[in-house]
Amino acid sequence: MRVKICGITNLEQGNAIAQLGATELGFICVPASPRYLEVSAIKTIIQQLPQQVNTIGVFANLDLNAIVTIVSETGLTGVQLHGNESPEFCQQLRTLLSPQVELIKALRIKTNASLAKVIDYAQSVNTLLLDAYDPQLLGGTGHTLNWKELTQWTSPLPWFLAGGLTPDNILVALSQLQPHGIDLSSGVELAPGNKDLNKVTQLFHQLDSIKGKSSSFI
Ligand SMILES: O=C(O)c1ccccc1NCC(=O)[C@H](O)[C@H](O)COP(=O)(O)O
Repeated sequence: MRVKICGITNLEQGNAIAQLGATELGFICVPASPRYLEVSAIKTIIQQLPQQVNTIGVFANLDLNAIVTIVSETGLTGVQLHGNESPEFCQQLRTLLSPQVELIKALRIKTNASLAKVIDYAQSVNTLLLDAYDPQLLGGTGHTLNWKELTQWTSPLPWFLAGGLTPDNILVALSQLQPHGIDLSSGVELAPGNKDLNKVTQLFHQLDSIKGKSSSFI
């Protein structure tokens, strides 16, 4: 299963988290976020990370050309769109990005109606990410989704489960759902942008404890 740790702000923590087993590190390119990182800093970190770890830039409502420029300047391996980007916007971005760059659409699920909209993105992105809704914050909210309701849902694409996941609740979430990946930020932090390596270690211990047991995704 893919494990994305989001909101990396420095090389030491990025390296340590990659060593612990993260498959993706997320970098927040949204200036309003306390986890925001300048493009030049992202580039410097990516150049020194092990090659096997994927590096995902998280954007919200930024224009197409700016995203493409940041990807080419930094060497990000993926783009996560976390704002109100339409399926048409995603389609356009898909054609502008190299095919090797993964395009992930994050959807903040407020009601079942938000879940119904997911299908609109099936042709325009590679991967989906379901996150919790908050009226003020776009992401990193620490709120969980209603996992029980999600059991009724079938994804048209590979997907990440996000929203309020922690080392303490991850096994409960994965006992109900079989996402292709999980995404954590505030649940493994000491403070916004400062990851708690003990919590990241605990997370991987929890995941190890169910490896090979419950489903083919883990
Ligand atoms: O994390 C942020 O500060 C952020 C700000 C603006 C847009 C997206 C943001 N985060 C996106 C992520 O992928 C987070 O990992 C996701 O929202 C889950 O966060 P959490 O509930 O804290 O685990």
